[in-house]
Amino acid sequence: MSLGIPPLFSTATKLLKNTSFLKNTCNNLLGLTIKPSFSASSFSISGCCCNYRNTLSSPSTMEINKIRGIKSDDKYSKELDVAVRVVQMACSLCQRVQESLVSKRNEQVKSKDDNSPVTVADWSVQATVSWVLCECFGRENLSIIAEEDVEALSRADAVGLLESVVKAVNECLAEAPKYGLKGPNGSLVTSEVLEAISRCNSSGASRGRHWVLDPVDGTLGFVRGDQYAVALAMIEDGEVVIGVLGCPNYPMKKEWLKYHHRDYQEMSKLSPSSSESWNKGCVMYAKRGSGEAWMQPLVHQTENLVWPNSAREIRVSAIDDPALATFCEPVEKANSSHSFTAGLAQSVGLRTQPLRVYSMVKYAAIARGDAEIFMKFARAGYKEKIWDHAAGVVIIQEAGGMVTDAGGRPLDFSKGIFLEGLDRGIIACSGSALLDKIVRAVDLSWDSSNL
Ligand SMILES: Nc1ncnc2c1ncn2[C@@H]1O[C@H](COP(=O)(O)OS(=O)(=O)O)[C@@H](OP(=O)(O)O)[C@H]1O
Ligand SMILES: [Mg+2]
Ligand SMILES: [Mg+2]
Ligand SMILES: [Mg+2]
Repeated sequence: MSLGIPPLFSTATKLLKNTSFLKNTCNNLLGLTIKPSFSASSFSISGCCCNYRNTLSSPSTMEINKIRGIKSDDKYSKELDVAVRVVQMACSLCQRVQESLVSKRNEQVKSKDDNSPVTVADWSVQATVSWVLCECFGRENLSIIAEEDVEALSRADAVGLLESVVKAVNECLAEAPKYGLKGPNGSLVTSEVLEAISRCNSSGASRGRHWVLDPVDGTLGFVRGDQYAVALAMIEDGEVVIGVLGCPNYPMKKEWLKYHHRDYQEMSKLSPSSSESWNKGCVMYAKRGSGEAWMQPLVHQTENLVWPNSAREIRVSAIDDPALATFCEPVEKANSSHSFTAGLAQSVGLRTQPLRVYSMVKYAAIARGDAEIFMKFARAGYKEKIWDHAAGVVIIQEAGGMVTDAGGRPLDFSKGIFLEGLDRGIIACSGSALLDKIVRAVDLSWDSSNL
């Protein structure tokens, strides 16, 4: 299908560009593979390590951006562009590590002080993202808040583990040019990798710019060969302004979700035309205030890369009847009370079984319309960390959904590492009707809960 835009149509669409009717009409007319706003092909950035290629700078691409009211110098475009590219790289790293973990079940999984797991992938992604952000935005004043530190990695008994991390980081950074980013001139040495990890030790602040990274969210899912996410966000003056979620095992199409990602034979029946059309994972992203959220397939290292590859807009579900809605929650009872949410589900009239999924893939499922509700009620005393939520929140909001605490108030990302002042739990919904019902139901049942 040609993407050329007749001039009259173009003028009319500019006048009406903010109406959702028009947006949908344009999307339908143009097909679903419209490039995202920050498309690197239509501009170049000076003073940045990004090595943008002019692979798709056809007039129609520019025209599409104009129709959608997007200027190539939009605020945060460069940050979002780099973030999507580095998350793509990180997903590829994770896939390599997960395959080796699942096949060998080796000793490269460690337990942290709170008994939660950490792997080669967690440290390696953190080092890689940190290195790329430093190269692209300069290390002066660069604030990164991330989950991992180097303590366990620097112990005498962790020499083998550290070697694996250094190797994974260098393999990943060597791929940077394939993602339009500049890699290091030579391999990073161990001290540089450790430095890149430990540089992400900012504790944030209510003012200024802070990158927020969960290198592997849902590490338990990751080590079990299941769902996990790479989550990168940027906060400015206490607000999440960009969010990127890499979901390497979350297929582009909902109907593929029911097949476990290792059921390759089953998947190929659905997608007979090969790996090119079969997309096992995806990356979702959004920019605050754009009113849009996007999804693109994972780029695999073996593919012939044409960047930026196709992306399509995602929206939350239109379902507002609880009887038809699906809710998702953490897999582990220890992370969220299943009995409390079961009571809530019953009282608001949810009928389907909960979709229990590891990681921020739950946020991705809401943003993409695969489910309508996400609830998390951690045990009393547990303080939610911003890296477990920041990227998912902005993606859901820009896709048309809502995320609040159980009192119906927005989450506060301005107080450093923790979501301070969080009222009881977190609720994300595709719309206000469902959210209001759940908030009311929490109030009614809270006092009789054990939380
Ligand atoms: N006790 C407790 N209560 C609540 N939350 C906790 C708790 N312990 C850990 N965490 C954080 O939960 C993150 C994983 O959340 P999930 O939704 O993936 O949970 S689950 O594995 O599906 O049960 C997990 O993120 P990762 O460590 O990145 O995997 C933790 O930050
Ligand atoms: Mg963890
Ligand atoms: Mg996490
Ligand atoms: Mg993590």
